[in-house]
Amino acid sequence: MSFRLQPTAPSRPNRCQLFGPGSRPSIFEKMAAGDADVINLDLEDSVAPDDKAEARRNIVQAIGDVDWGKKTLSVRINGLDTPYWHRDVVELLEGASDRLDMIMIPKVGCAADLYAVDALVTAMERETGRDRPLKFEVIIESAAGIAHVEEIAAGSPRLEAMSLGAADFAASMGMATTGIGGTQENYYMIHEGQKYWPDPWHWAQAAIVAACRTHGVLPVDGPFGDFSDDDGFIAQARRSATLGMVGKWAIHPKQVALANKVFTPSDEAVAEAREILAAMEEAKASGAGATVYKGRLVDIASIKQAEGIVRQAEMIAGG
Ligand SMILES: CC(=O)SCCNC(=O)CCNC(=O)[C@H](O)C(C)(C)COP(=O)(O)OP(=O)(O)OC[C@H]1O[C@@H](n2cnc3c(N)ncnc32)[C@H](O)[C@@H]1OP(=O)(O)O
Ligand SMILES: O=CC(=O)O
Ligand SMILES: [Mg+2]
Repeated sequence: MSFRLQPTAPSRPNRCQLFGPGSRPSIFEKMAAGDADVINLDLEDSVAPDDKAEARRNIVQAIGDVDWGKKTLSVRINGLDTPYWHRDVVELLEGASDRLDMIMIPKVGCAADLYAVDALVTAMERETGRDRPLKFEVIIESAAGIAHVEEIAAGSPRLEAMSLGAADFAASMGMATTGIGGTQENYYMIHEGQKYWPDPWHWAQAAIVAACRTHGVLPVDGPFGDFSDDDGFIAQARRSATLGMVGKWAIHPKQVALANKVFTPSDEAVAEAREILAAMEEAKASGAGATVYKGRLVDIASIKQAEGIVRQAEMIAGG
C-alpha cells in the first residue's frame, strides 16, 4: 500500500477516437459531424511519404476552418525515427490555431521520447505565444514501448492518454499475425477436445491500464482493423472496458457508435451502482463496513467501483 493517492485522469469523454488520413480532407467535415469524442487527424501511417507535406497543410487549415464542436482535437505526428516529426510539430505550432488540443506521438519507446517532443513543443509555444499548453497522447506499439510503459506514463506533464496500437505492436513483437486486434485463430487452448481462444492483447492492455492509472493518464484501446466485423469489435471493446480502458479507436465511421455504446455505462449499470452506494450508506449508518447486496458482498471497495461508474456516466452526460 502506498501513502500516495492515485491521481485522477483527465475528466473528459474519450469513448471513441475517430481517425482519418490528413491526405483526405474530403472526410474532415464528416469526421467533425459524427459522434466521436476525439478526432485524430493523421500525419503518420495512413499518409504516404510523398503526401506528408500536403497533409500537414490540409490539417493546419482544417483545424481553423472546420467546426469541431466540443470534440477533443488531436493530430498524430510521425514517429521520432522518421525525418518528418519535427516539421510536423513546427508546422502545427506555427500554423494551427489554439483549437488544436493534443498531438499523438506514435511508437514511443521510452520517456526520453516524450522529453524530446516536449522540449520542441515548449520552445515553439514560447516563440509563437500559444496560450493553451498543447497536450500529448502516445501509442504503445512496440516491444520497447511496452517494456518501458510505466516510465512513459510518467514521462510528461502534458500526457493525457495512452493507446495500445495492436498493428505495430504485433509487428514489433514478431507476432504471427497480419490482423489488427481481436481474436487470433492460432492463439488457442484445448480443454476436453474443445478449442478456446484466449485474448493475446490482454497482458499488454493490463500493463497499459496499470501504468496509466498510476500516473493519471487515460488508457485507450487502439484500432480493430476488420471494420466489417461489428461483433468482433464489440467483443474486443467490452474486454478493454472490463480491464479499465476508457475508449477505443474507430478506423471507420461505422465503429463510432459501437465504441460509444460499449464505453457509456448502461442505465442498468448506473442504477445498480447507485443502489450499491445507497446500500453502503445504510451500512455505514449502522456502523458496518460491509453489507449484502443481491446476495453478494459489497464493502468500501465497492463504493469506489460504483462511484467510478456514476462519475463516468455523469461526465459523459455533461460532456
Ligand atoms: C493501424 C493504424 O495506424 S489505424 C489509424 C490510421 N488509419 C486511418 O486513419 C484510416 C482511417 N480510415 C480510412 O481512411 C477509411 O475509413 C478507409 C480507407 C478504411 C475506408 O474508406 P472508404 O473506402 O471511403 O470507406 P466507405 O466507402 O465505407 O465510407 C463510407 C462513408 O464514410 C466516409 N468515411 C470513410 N472513412 C471515414 C473516416 N475515417 N471518417 C469519417 N468519414 C469517413 C466516406 O467518405 C463515405 O462517406 P459518403 O457515404 O458520404 O460517401
Ligand atoms: O497505430 C496503431 C497501430 O495499431 O499500429
Ligand atoms: Mg501504428
